[in-house]
Amino acid sequence: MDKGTECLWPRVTPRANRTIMTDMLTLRRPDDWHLHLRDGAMLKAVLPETARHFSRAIIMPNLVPPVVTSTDAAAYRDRILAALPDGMTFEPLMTLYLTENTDPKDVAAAHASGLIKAVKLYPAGATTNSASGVTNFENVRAVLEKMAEIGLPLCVHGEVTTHDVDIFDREAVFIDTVLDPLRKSTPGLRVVMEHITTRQGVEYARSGGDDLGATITTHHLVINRNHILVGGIKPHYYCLPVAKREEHRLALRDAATSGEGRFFLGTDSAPHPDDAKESACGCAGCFTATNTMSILAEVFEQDGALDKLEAFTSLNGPAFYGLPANTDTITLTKGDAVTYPEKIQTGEAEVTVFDPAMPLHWRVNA
Ligand SMILES: NC(=O)N[C@@H](CC(=O)O)C(=O)O
Ligand SMILES: [Zn+2]
Ligand SMILES: [Zn+2]
Repeated sequence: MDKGTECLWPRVTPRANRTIMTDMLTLRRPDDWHLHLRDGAMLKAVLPETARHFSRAIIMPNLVPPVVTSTDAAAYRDRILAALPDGMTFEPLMTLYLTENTDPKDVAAAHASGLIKAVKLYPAGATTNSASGVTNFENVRAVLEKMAEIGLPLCVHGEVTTHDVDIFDREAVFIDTVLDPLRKSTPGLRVVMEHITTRQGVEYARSGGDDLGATITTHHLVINRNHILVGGIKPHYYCLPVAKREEHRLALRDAATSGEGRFFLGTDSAPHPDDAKESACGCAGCFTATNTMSILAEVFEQDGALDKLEAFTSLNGPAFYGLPANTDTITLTKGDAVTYPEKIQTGEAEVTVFDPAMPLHWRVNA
């Protein structure tokens, strides 16, 4: 079937005054502030896709069962490092999955030892493997207060899960009814709004101070909801939060390319076996680790903002997390269309690489 996407791409008008005329770009090595590596054969297959270009990543804890305690996180970190191919370097920045039984003392000890860099909040039922997430926020109050005290960020999947709220409104409603009250009742809590997908998400992030950041994915800069639905359902464009209307994609592009310190890259690269996505009940997640840097360079160039790419991929994230930026660099060169594998083999299954449905011209010479 024709993928039916070509006609959907908006015409690009570069902001001419900001366009750099160049065919070579050297950036501090990027980091990924929101990544799913999974476990076992999948971990082994996808880790090199990230480690090839990225130095560090915030590792999402939504395994089955989830990474809940510091013991779980230390063991998962060891499995990630063991899966790293010889000759590659990569630093996993671990997180704990917040449950209503999370022990504030365990969180504080894991932070003090340097093992974890954040705690992840999934509202129960909001997304893939979130069944152990939080239902009653009063039950996590002591953990949140401890985190505010020690300066440990809370990464938030920001969607309500109530069935009467339309799926396209779930992020905006979460901001008003959950996130804003939560921040007001926990002064000093540092929060990262993960994978924002709406104009409201951008505006709320901009309304905060140094205690509020937001990650933006690669795919939400490229697709809107038409790409998922027009001309046939495209399961590989389905993720959560689901892509919204074009006005929201444009707000995300404006935020990512602005250079503002509060916005940084979190790819949310989320591999699933093809048969789990190409199903009558396909699961949520786009796998972008392989071609993210080429896509981002194309996007930033289209917006005349190549000079802001390094801030988004390599500077703003470390600054928010209080870590040094990487000292080594990657270089991208512009040329004929870049090729990359359409699928990654995991041994047990195949994972489809996100298709930006546009030619990419920036190659990473890692
Ligand atoms: N983004 C997704 O659509 N899926 C993620 C979970 C998440 O980040 O919400 C996954 O783990 O597959
Ligand atoms: Zn999420
Ligand atoms: Zn995610």
